[in-house]
Amino acid sequence: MASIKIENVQKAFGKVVAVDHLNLEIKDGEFFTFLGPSGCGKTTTLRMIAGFYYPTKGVVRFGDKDMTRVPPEKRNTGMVFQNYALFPHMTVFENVAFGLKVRKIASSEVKARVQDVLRKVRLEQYADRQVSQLSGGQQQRVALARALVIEPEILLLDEPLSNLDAKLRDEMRAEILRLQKEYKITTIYVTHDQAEALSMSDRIAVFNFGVCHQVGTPSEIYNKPANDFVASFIGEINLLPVKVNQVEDNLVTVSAGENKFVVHNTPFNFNREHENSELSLSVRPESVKILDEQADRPNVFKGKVEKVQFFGTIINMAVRVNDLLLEVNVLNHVSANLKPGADVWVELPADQIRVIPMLSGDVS
Ligand SMILES: Nc1ncnc2c1ncn2[C@@H]1O[C@H](COP(=O)(O)OP(=O)(O)OP(=O)(O)O)[C@@H](O)[C@H]1O
Repeated sequence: MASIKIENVQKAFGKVVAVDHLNLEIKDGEFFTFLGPSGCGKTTTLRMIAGFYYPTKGVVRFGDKDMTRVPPEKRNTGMVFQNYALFPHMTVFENVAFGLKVRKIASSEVKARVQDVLRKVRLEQYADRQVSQLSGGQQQRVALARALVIEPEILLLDEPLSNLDAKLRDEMRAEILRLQKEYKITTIYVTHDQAEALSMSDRIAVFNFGVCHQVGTPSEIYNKPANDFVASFIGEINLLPVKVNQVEDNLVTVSAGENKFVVHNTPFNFNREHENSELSLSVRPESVKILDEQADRPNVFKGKVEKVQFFGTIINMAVRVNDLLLEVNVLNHVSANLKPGADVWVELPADQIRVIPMLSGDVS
């Protein structure tokens, strides 16, 4: 196993800065995900860890060892590519054995290790098959076996499930996690799929335009997004541009048009100097409450239901509050009888609202 440190790394291709000012620390045995939209620098970062690219600036370490300019074959990393990059004319056994033969390992040991890893990925019956005769999921397992057979310290997975259908993807997610736990191997997983990132990872780094915006556990990233890009990239969210009106001890009043909201100050540490600054108020649709009657508390507003969509477990509504349109998700049994046109009271609980920096233009 190995920890990885990325210290102030930049990678430029001519004038294109693919990754900038990147600092990350990935712990021994961690399942760490790079998440972000297409072109945000995930693969470039992974390739700098694998050694396929060298950084323009900065340092990459495994443990305390400087690996910045060490070639890929001397790094002891195993990589699974998006398109698997298997040798189609070879059998499963030959594909998996390839890396060991290159390393000039004795054929008896090659045989034992390949058989062992094929058992672990549940492909022992397929050793003699041509890979071109395998299903997508089976090819994915061969790619995993080929990466794991060299007993790498670090496993690098670049969008490994993107070519599989939804059901197979679910199965392979579980399979990858099982193998990762069994091998206790430091793993970096690249994806643009937020559900995949949230459900699989110990921690996630969220990228956009070559910059890492936040590193955290899935629940930190979902519940405490660092800015409006992270908030909107992960899950559904209401984002309202607001102005800070007043900062008083632990309470902050912000306004969006004629609507005033009160939020707890503890997570933000606002002071009087923040008054008048422009930020983004974020609240998840499932955090907005529909009340049975008016309540004499802050953040309770009269609204009108404009749209109702039934999704089985949840009902999604669009509720107009003055000039704002709020997305609200309620559990099926809670408000099953609400119809478009209904008058309702909605509450945005103060402890569920976050006021975060607004990165205009960055939000996808
Ligand atoms: N070899 C290269 N030469 C020039 N530009 C490159 C090269 N590789 C990547 N880039 C650019 O660097 C940026 C980051 O690319 P990268 O492949 O790391 O993104 P990504 O997040 O992995 O995207 P995707 O999910 O589409 O694979 C993009 O603007 C891309 O066009």
